[in-house]
Parts: sequence; C-alpha cells; structure tokens
Amino acid sequence: MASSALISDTESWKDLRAHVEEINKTHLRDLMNNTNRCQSMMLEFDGILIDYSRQRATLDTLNKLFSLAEAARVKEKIIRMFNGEHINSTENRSVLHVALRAPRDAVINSDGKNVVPEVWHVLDKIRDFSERVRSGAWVGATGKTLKDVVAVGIGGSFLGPLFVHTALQTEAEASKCARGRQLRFLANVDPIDVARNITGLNPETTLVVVVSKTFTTAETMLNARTMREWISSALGPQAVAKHMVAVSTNLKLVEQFGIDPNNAFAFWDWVGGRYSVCSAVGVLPLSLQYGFSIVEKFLKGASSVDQHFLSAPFEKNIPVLLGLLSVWNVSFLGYPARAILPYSQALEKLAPHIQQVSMESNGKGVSIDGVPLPYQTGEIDFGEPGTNGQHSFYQLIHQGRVIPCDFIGVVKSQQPIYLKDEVVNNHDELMSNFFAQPDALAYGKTPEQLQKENIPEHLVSHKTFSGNRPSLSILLPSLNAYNIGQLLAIYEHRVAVQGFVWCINSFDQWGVELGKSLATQVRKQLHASRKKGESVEGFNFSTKTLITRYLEASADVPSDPSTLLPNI
Ligand SMILES: O=P(O)(O)OC[C@H]1O[C@](O)(CO)[C@@H](O)[C@@H]1O
Repeated sequence: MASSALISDTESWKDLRAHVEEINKTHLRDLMNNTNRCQSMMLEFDGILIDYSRQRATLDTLNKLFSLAEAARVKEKIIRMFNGEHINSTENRSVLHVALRAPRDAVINSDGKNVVPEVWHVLDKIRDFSERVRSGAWVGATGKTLKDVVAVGIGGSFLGPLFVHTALQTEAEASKCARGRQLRFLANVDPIDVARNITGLNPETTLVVVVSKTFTTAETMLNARTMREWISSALGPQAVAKHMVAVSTNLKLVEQFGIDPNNAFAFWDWVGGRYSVCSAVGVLPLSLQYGFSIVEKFLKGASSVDQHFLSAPFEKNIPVLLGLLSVWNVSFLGYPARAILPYSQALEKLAPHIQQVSMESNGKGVSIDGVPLPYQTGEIDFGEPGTNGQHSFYQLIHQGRVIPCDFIGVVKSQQPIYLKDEVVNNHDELMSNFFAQPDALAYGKTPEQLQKENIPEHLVSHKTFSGNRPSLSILLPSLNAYNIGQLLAIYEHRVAVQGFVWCINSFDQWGVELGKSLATQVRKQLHASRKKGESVEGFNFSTKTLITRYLEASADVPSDPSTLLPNI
C-alpha cells in the first residue's frame, strides 16, 4: 500500500467487507459449537488467559485480518515505534512509552541517543526521594513527616495514576506499605474538587506534586497556584520548597512557578500524556504512597507485554489480535462502542483511563497523511466494574444495541471472604457472573426455549434475547502490581494497533485545542466584565445570553480570597 493510499482502498479491506455477509449468516451460538475453533481462539501469555472465541469471527476472518495488518504495514509500524522513529509525525516526535519500563541495560534510541539511562536516572531519583519522604528523612517546613500527597494534574497526568493507585490499594493493604498515608488527586478546576481534596488535610504534613507535561494546562496551573496559596498562607512562602514538587517536561516553567528544579522530576516529549503513567507522572505519586519496589513490579509487568508485543507472531500476539478484532467490530460489523467490564472493584478506574487512551488516540477524522477518512475510527469506550454494571446498563447490552464487551476477571482475590453458610464464597459469587455474562450475550434465549418454559405468549418477545453479541474474556491470575502493568500495556498497544490499521496518528490530540482556545476568549471576557464592567461582546446570541446570565446571577458571590479558600 502506497503511504498516501487509504487502507479502505486495499483488497484486504474490500475482502473483509465482503466477508461480513458470510459472518452474518452464522449465529455465535453455532460458532461456539465448534470446539476446534474455540480452542484456537484461546491465548495464554505470562499467566494471562485470553478467550476471544465469543467474537463474531471465524479462523477465516482472522486470516483476512492478518492480511489487512500486512496491507497496513502494522509490523513495520510497531518496529518503527520501538526504534524511536518520529511516528507522531504531526508533532515530529518519537513514541517511546515502552522505554519508560525497559530494563536498565536496554538500548532504545530517540534521535540517535539511548534514552534508557535518562529514564533510570529519574527512576533512581524517585526511589531516593520517595524513600526519604516515607522514612521521614525529608520533612515539611515545621519538621513534621509528610504523610499525605495531593497530586495535581488532569487528563493523562491524572487518569493513569488514579487507575493504578486504585488497583494497587488491595495489594498494598496486605503488605501495609501505605499504612498511615493518603494519596489524593486534584484534577478538576471546579473549586469543589479543590475543597474536597483539601478537606481533612494539614498543610504541615502534606506534599503537593504538580503533574503536567507542558506545565501550561490552565486547570492544572490554577489548581497548582491554589495549592501553593494553601501552603504558603498556612506556613509561609518559604514552605513551598519543602511542600511542593513537580513532574514535567518543561523544567523551565517549573522553576518559574517557584518549585526548586532539584525537586522536579523530568520526563520527555516522546511520552504522550495519556501514555505517561509509567513515567514520573505515575511513578512519583505511586512510589510516595506505596514505596518504589511495588511500582517497579508494575513497570516489569508492562515491560513483559512490551516484549511480547514486539516479538510474538501476530497469531499469538495479544495486543495485535485484540486490536485487529476491535477494527473488525468497528469498521466491518459497524459496532461503534466498546464496554470495559472488570469483575474487580480494584479495577474501577480502568475504564476511565482506557477511555482517554483509546478515544484521545483514535478519535480522528483524517489519515496520518491528512487525507479525510471515508470510514470511522476509534470507538466509544465506557465501563463499570461488574457486577455493578449488570444492575445499570447491561439491559441495553443484552436486548438493545450491540456493544462488544471486554470481560476482565481475576482468579485469586486479594481479599477473600468466606461466610460459613453461603453456597459459594464472595469471590466465587462475583466470578459466577463473570463466566455467565459472555454466554448470555453470545447464546441469547430463543422464543422456542421460552415456550418450553411455559412463558405466557404476551411476554415471549419481551423475554427473548437475540444473542449473537460479541465479547472477549481476559482472565488474570491475580491483581498484583505486575498483572496491573501487563493489563495496562495490553490496552495501550491494542489501541496503537487499531490506529496503525486505520492509518491515523494515534499519538497527537489536536481535537482538544479548539475548545481550549474558545475558553481563553471567554476567560478574558469574564475578567473584563467582572473587573471593568464591560458588556459581553464578540459571541453569538446564544453564548452571549448564557454568559450574561451567568455574570448577572453570580455578581453577589464574595470575592475576598480568605473567605473562599477552605481550611486555612
Ligand atoms: O500534562 P498536561 O500537559 O497538563 O496535559 C494534560 C492533558 O491535556 C491534554 O493535552 C488534553 O487536553 C491531554 O492529552 C493531556 O493528558
């Protein structure tokens, strides 16, 4: 395929289009009867079992998808990514989040320079700093140990760390490594989020970590200034040096903000925001909370999947297979959404994180060469832990729209509970649902079955389940830091594979810019109206009316700072 041609013009794409008709003739319940097919749709790697037999696909479909991957030069793109080529062409950058978790002796080049030593330099600095804070060798301005951390950041500087933090909690409870410590995340510029984060914290024992790749994100910088005010009004401006540190690629702005550059933890422009959890963005706050060694285990899990992704043949390559099947679901079967359904409360923040990884990466309208696409890319990702979701939106998934589902289960619970008189233990109860739901979706229930059960005729159509609804089952051995790293890397690379096939740039995010620049215009207007009484100008009728109403109705809100910052 020539670099400017569209993937949809290739024979492989057309072949898959034609193949849909054949797949439409077969119900999933019939495909599930073919044990050989099901057997070959199970894949095991490093303790993880993947079952994709409930995809609406045959072995023939897979072969056609492999041809598509070849036409899209997926292998070549993966290698180019690992080689540090500037595959993020619109920003002229390498895409090297894999270097963040590479072993110390690995060699990964960006612009002719091995970046691994720099990565480990920062990791060593984090190990040292977090140990000093946790041991009490680094204390706050009044000599007290810093036991609480507020990480200020948004988007990729928030969602990944929040996901891993939430997932690690149970393992950490068992080892007591987070005893007496708290990690909070301040993301929203909504003052309510500020107030909630500050509530119950003492500035004397709090460390604020400002996390921003650019150090220009409006919300993060306002929240950072608010936290600086919270610290300095309680402990004096000199306390900022002991109570605020930063993670950024822009160390110049960190210094201008007033944070000692020695207390700044760098990362690099070859790390995309949504791919940055394995950089200091995640590693620093998580090491402060749990200690570096547990976070290192998480990095090792991700690295194991990186090597698998780079080297496994496509038929045995988890991210490649899952990425191709997602393309099949979106571009050929026409399913626009994907549900991420972990049967694990510890994974409750997986879906919000993957939502950004996937939707910010693959929600694009043009090819990497700037050509408008005649096909849709990306999917609408959402999800909740099971079984909670079953009592919320599964109705639609079972009888309404078809939404391919990712079911994620864990073999061993870290928090087993056994009640004497129960039929099954609590984890078995949870997992009973994990095993049942994919079959309910695949097989459905026919009117004939219902009639045999003597269901009244007027209810038969209501109680019928069409089935034929695809899903994927991912079974993790446990939910330790290593497995969490594996899971993260599987999703990151799966998203990349989708983008490689769709021939888009999955590593830029121009779509977030327009709203930001319009907000700048509104911000100026709010300032001019409040401070100088200027009328609202330069907006369409609708926006002008809304802004005017907002200004008029909020004119009585007090503006004395000391009355508005909580807990000082
Ligand atoms: O880390 P930063 O530079 O503050 O950016 C935060 C987030 O903002 C975005 O640029 C989108 O607005 C994300 O890609 C990024 O993760």
